[in-house]
Amino acid sequence: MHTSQDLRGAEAVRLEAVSKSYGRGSGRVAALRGLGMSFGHGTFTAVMGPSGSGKSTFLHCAAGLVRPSSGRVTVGGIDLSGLDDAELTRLRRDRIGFVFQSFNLLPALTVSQNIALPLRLAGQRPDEGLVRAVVRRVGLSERIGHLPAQLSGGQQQRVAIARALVTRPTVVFADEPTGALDTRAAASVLTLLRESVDTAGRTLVMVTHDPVAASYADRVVFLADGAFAGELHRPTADAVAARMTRLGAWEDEPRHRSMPQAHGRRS
Ligand SMILES: Nc1ncnc2c1ncn2[C@@H]1O[C@H](COP(=O)(O)OP(=O)(O)OP(=O)(O)O)[C@@H](O)[C@H]1O
Repeated sequence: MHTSQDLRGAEAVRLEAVSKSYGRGSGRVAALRGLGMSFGHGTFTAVMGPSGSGKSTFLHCAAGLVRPSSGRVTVGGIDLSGLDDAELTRLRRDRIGFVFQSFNLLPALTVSQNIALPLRLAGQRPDEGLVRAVVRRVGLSERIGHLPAQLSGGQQQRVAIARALVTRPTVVFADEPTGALDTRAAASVLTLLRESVDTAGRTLVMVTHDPVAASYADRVVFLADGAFAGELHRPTADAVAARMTRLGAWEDEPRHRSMPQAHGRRS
């Protein structure tokens, strides 16, 4: 088993020999094969790999949305395999934040209501001061009463990030959070994600296809054929793109054939 260790800080998430297969018999697909990985508290990791390498399956197993066929996942030291479905749902609600490519905001709720939703679902009365502070932190104070349809894509994603952070989760999983955004909006979203790690000490795991997005992370972990295929610390977009090229990632994706430009890169 290959193990990618992040040695800074204690572990927020750990996968040990995680395998996941779909289907049966001749239709069986091994999406993850004995994956071992850990993610330290207060770190930002990007997960990359060619199409079909297992990134989504990894994210779903690590977030307790899908149960592995074998192996172990722990979040904040809690072994997910020991939890029944109700306990798993509670753990996801209390300890895990999600950010999706398509924002997934509730259209009938305002910015502040969307952000407060996880607190309400947890049975808490949202502290208005806290919600306002979170809205301010994501730069949307003037939009606090707006509906999602009245916001740009980048603004909607900032609301989704605020919603993921408001419960102070152990880890936030982001699945292609900039996939639907233009370069400028993507840069503001990535800067916000970076700040949530640097100033609020959150732990972030982000699946992305974009080497520029990955360059905002502390570390990039590569998957190939459902297994660990290397990592880069303090990645640059060019180094990430070169590694992806070696993994054959762009062969079916003409839009990725050129090397990334330096826009949006962190210094
Ligand atoms: N529900 C499913 N049933 C059967 N096979 C599946 C299912 N989900 C994923 N797979 C297969 O598992 C493998 C890994 O898929 P996964 O979606 O995790 O890869 P990925 O790296 O996220 O791909 P992409 O970058 O294209 O989104 C693929 O071969 C895929 O076809």
